[in-house]
Formats: sequence, C-alpha cells, structure tokens
Amino acid sequence: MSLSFRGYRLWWKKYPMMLLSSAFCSITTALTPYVAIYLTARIINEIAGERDVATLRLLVWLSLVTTAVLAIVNAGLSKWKTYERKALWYKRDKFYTGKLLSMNFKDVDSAQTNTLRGKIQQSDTWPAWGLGGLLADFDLLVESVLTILGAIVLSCSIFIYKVPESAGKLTVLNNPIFILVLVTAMLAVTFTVPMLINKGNSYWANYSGDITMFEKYRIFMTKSSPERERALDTRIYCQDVMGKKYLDEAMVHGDRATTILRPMRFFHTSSTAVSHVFTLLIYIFVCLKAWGGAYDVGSITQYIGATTALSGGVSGLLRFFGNQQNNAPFLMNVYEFLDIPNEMHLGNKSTGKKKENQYTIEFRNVSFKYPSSDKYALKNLSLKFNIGKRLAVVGQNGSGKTTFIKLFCRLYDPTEGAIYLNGVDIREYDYREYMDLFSVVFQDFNLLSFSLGQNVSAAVDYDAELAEECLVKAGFGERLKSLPNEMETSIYKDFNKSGVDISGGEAQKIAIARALYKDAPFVILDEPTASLDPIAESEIYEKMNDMVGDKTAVFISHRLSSCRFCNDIVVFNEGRIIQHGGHEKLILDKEGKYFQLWNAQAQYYTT
Ligand SMILES: Nc1ncnc2c1ncn2[C@@H]1O[C@H](COP(=O)(O)OP(=O)(O)OP(=O)(O)O)[C@@H](O)[C@H]1O
Repeated sequence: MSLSFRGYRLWWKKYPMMLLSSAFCSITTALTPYVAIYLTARIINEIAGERDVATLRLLVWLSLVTTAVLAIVNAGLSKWKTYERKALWYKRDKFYTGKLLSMNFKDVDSAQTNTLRGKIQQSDTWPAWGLGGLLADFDLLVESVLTILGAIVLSCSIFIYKVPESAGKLTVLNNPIFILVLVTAMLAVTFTVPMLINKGNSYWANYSGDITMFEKYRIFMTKSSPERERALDTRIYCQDVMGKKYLDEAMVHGDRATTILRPMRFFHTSSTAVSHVFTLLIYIFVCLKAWGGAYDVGSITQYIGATTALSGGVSGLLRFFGNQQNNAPFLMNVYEFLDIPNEMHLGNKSTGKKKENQYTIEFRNVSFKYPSSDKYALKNLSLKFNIGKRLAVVGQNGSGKTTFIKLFCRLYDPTEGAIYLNGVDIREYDYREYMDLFSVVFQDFNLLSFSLGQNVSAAVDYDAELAEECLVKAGFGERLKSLPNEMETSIYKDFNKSGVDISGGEAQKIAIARALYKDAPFVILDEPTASLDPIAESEIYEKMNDMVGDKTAVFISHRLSSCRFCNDIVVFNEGRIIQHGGHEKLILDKEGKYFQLWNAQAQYYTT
C-alpha cells in the first residue's frame, strides 16, 4: 500500500485534476443507482399502500428529475475525466523522460538503467501495471468504498424490522441465525471472486522482473523496424526473422498464461454461480419477511438492490487491495529507476568568465573505468591546454579518445584524479553552466525531422542570419540555396511532405553548423569529416581557423593529414597519452606511434 500511495502522490503532484475528475466521476457513478433504488421503493410502497395521487406524482417527478440530473452530471464528469486522461501514455512517460533528462549521463548509459527501463516499458505497454495501473485502481477504490457506504445505509434496516407475531410461523425469520447465515454466505461470495481474480493476476506479477519475452519482440518489431535508418539492415540481413523468433517466444508465454489461467476461469465461473445462489437466498429471505409484514413490499426492491450492490462493492475493494499487492513488484521497478541519484548536479560554482573567454583546462592524473567494466579506458592521463588552442587527438580504435571527450564534457566523472577548469575541480561547477561551455559533434550525432533552422539552432525560434552564416561556414551554403524553403525546409519527410532527404555528409555539415551556432568556448569534433568527400573535407580544414576563431577546438580524427593545422597533437594508446607535441616534432620520431599511424595512411598516396 505504501508503494501505491507513493504512486498516487506522484500523480497528484503532477496531474491533480486527473485524480480529482476521476474521484468526482466515481462518486456519481457509485451513488446514482441508489437514488433510483430508494425512490422506486417509495413509489411501490405508495402504490401498494395509501395510493395518494399527489404523493405519487411528487415521487415520480422526483425520481425522473433526480435520475436525469444525475445522468447529466455523470456525463459531464466523465467527459472531464476523459479530457484529463487524454494522452495518458504521454503523461505517464513524462515521469520517465523527465528523470532520464535530469539523470547523470553515466546512468543513462548504463546497462542496469536500460534493463530497468525495459522492465517498466514492458509492464506499462502490456498488462497496464506500474504507474498507469494505479489510475484504473483509483476508480475502483472510490467506487467500491462509496458503493459499500450507500449499500449499508439502504440495507441495514433489513435486520432491524421484525416480522410481527401475527405472521405465525414466519416469525422464525426473526431468529439471528438467519442473519448469520446470510452474512456468512455474502462474505463467502464476496471473498471468493476477488481472491480468484487476484490469483489469476498474480501470474503476471511473476514476470515483473523479466524483460526478455515481450521486450525483445518489441525492440525488433515495434522499435527498430519502423526506423528508416534501420530499414536497410532489416531487409538485407532479414532481421525480421530474428524478431519473429522472439514473437514466437512471446506467444509461448501467452499460451502458458492461457493454460495456467484456465482453472482460474473455472473457479471464476463457479463463483459467479455461487453468487447467483446467494442472490436467490436474499430474494427468498427479503420476500418472506415482507410477506410476514416486517416491511412494505416496495422495500423488497431496495433491500435486494442494496445487498447485491454491497457484495459488488466489497468485492471491488478486495480486488483493489489484491491489485496493489500484484502491482508492488512493478512499482518497485519504477521507483528503483526514479530513485537513481543525480550526484552530478551537486556543484554550484559559476563558470563565470564566458564573456572574457579565459579558460585553462587541466587533466591531472585522470584514470577512468566505465561502470560496467573492470578495465581502465583511460589511465593516469595528464594534460593542460589554454583557450584558443587547436588540439588533435589521434590513436587506434578503442584507445580512449571518445572517453577522453566524455570526461572533458563531464558526461562521466573520473574514477581517479580530477579535471580542473581555471584551477577549480569541474565537479564544483554548476552542471548546466559547465555544459554550456561545450559544442560537441559526436560520431553518432542526431538531427531531428524539423526545419533546417531549428536543427542548427536547436530551438523553435532562431536567428536565421546566424544559422545561415554557420551553415555556410560548415560548407552547406550551396545546398542551402537549392532547398525549396531554404532555412525553413524540413529535414526528412516524417512531418512534412516537402521535406528533403539529406546525405550522411550533408547531415555532418549541419551538425557542425549546429556546434558553431551554439557559440560555446570549446568546440569538440569527434571524427567531424568522416562522412565528407575529400573536397568538402579539405574545405572544412582550410576554413577551420576561420570557423573556430578564438575558441578552443579539439578534434578527434583518424585522418592524420587533418591534424597538421593543430598546434598540439596528443596520441592515445590503450588509454594513455604516449606522445604529445606538434606534427613536425612527432613525425621525426620514427619509432613513435604517430609516425606509424601517419605512414600507414600516407603510403598509399606516395609513389
Ligand atoms: N559505454 C561503455 N561502457 C563500457 N566500455 C566502454 C564504453 N564505451 C567505450 N568503452 C570501452 O572503452 C575503451 C575506449 O573506448 P573509446 O570509445 O574511448 O575509444 P576510441 O579511441 O574513441 O575508439 P574509436 O576510434 O573506435 O572511436 C574501449 O575499450 C571501449 O570498448
């Protein structure tokens, strides 16, 4: 229950109107039948008794008007509830996306977080457990409690009114044993049905920790296959066959579920039969008491209606508690995810000097292991450089170049050692402000299916002149002129028929323009020209000084020729810096890694 309360508090904090509208709607849904039951009983009593026309007319009008008003109010409230619950999946996902965006990058990147997200997604999309499941249960709770209260008010007098002595043998109905039998029968029926339903549902709860069955199917069939960039791979390598394998696996689980639930269904059906027998007993008891003269004939409707509703209400309440029990493992997954700490956001110092552009960066004995790995990706790294420099980072695959950038941008914190900005450990700076110092083009950058201008500025409203200037600098000027709506042209066609498809190299130029538009003091380009043709590449490098201006630029590149314009080159090998200096100096060391890398490329260009 405490897990559920926490979930309700989350919903309440973010969407209070959603719970309020649900509560009001459930109140009218639960109480409306009782108004009809009560007034119908009064009308029948009047017909069977005094038959006063004025009273009858009043009762009939009252019945019609209250029923109509309640129906209209209920319709209005349920419309409100529907409105508040619109795009529910999106509202629910905001709990997760909000957390993901504020989380330390290392946790976003970790396998454990990914597994948790998979589990949450599976429970959310399929049997509607987790946070989403709480909402349906909320309706059940309010309706059940009110149904029980209403039923108690309308039915308690059934045992109070006694059959008069004049009724002869029927006075036996006054014996408390009848009360006992009826209450026992009612409790038996009331408990059996929800118990069986909960038992059936608990089958699914066993799978709260298992993401493998539907999740794999989902990844292949629903997540990957609609993505355009994967469509080619899917076709050429027939990846849908792999997806089908997991679908079949999921179906086997589905069949198992059906088999296991079969006996449950038998019990469900049996319990329905039992509950009908119980209703029959109530009918006999209530009618006989009325026949004996304990109350008027109209009260039969009232008692029967109320006791049947009471049973339904108690059963609903028990189902609610059972659901909370079954939902607990799913909610635990959700909270484990939401409770991942954000310790990267603890610093509060201002980076301050952005306008003055005065920065010195120093890596002091930095070592780093990825959380999921025992191996050092970087080992005892020391490096110092000032603003305005051009630093090239080279090395073989897996030597730690990208990791170095990730630490520099504080996507990860060092395992040992520290990084200093102007002599202050970067962990002491306000995280957001520190991030503002960087423009990065990663190898796996992403563009969005929005307008070109919005992509360059990463904003809805943008400075078109500046965006154009950056695109021209990044070598996209000619292509820009050929676009139907220039800066307003949509990239890709997802949202716009007149959108344009762009090549990998063009996308890379837009990504470089985006980095320039941000106007951050550090520009970091990880393989910035990997997709560019040789002419575009050489143009970019020729213009590099002009493009970067007085900013600090860090380039990671496997094309060693591109490093020549950098004042500083560091050579990485197995997580360490093994050489450091200018091109002219490094190339002289014939035994060095730099010479080896340079020659490996240069040999094919020389005769
Ligand atoms: N998220 C991660 N989790 C665990 N290990 C990782 C992760 N990312 C990289 N590594 C490991 O860290 C080491 C350095 O990787 P890194 O990506 O920094 O190399 P790189 O020099 O940029 O390589 P490339 O030239 O191929 O881009 C490699 O051994 C790699 O397997």
